[in-house]
Amino acid sequence: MSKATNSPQKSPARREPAVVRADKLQAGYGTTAVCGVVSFSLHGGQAMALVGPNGAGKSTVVKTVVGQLEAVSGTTLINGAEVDDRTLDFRREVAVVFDDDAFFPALTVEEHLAIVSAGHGVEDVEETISAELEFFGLAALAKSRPYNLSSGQRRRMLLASAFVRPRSLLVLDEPEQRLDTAMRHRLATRLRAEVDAGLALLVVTHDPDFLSTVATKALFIADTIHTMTPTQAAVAIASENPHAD
Ligand SMILES: Nc1ncnc2c1ncn2[C@@H]1O[C@H](COP(=O)(O)OP(=O)(O)OP(=O)(O)O)[C@@H](O)[C@H]1O
Repeated sequence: MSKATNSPQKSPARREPAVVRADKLQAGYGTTAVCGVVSFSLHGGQAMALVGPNGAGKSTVVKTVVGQLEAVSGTTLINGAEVDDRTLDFRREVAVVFDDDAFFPALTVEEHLAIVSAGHGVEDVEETISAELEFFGLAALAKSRPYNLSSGQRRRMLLASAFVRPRSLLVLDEPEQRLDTAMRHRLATRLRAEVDAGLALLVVTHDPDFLSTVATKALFIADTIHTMTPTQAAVAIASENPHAD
């Protein structure tokens, strides 16, 4: 079996199945919908931002798209197949960062990254980890355990875990949370470069600058779903909390 690299895979031609195709997807809990019905397709080389106010249903939608929540109704296909996050294909292709508490307290930062990287068959685990520790500003903290990190440093570790493994679809829920401005900017620039190289990115964000750098299209999530350009979406979220700090 050939070993994987940790780079995003080449963009599929547009005639190939979309990386994500959501068809009349109703996200919610049990039989209760949280927002309007969502339909979209996302190809390699595209980044879709989901925007909208707190509680609108963005996280619920992305969790439903990747099969962590059952849909109230409708379907999602990833790379043409029904979503099943237990399959090897799904786990090989789809990298997800949602949960701030998704770490093992006893393992160091570099051990976390090594498990993820080796578990996905990456050939040059040490080199890959070292590059990501550097990128995320964690090199000096490689031997630290999660509870000895700041919340922003833990966030960096979780984000780094998505970059030490192969991925053709990356799903991030508010990746900007707790990152300082410089790290947000570095991450946004890198994500956009990976999208331009063929990655499909689905990202929930409240940060207009992050969105403007990263997104190629956007959905405004509310009781009714609106398709937006990145510029329209950035304006919409910039006015979400006009009195916030
Ligand atoms: N486990 C759950 N069971 C039932 N309802 C839930 C659950 N989790 C969230 N909700 C509700 O679903 C709605 C949508 O929540 P969701 O987290 O998807 O919103 P969001 O748009 O991501 O918000 P935010 O911007 O604050 O992160 C909210 O009204 C929330 O209270």
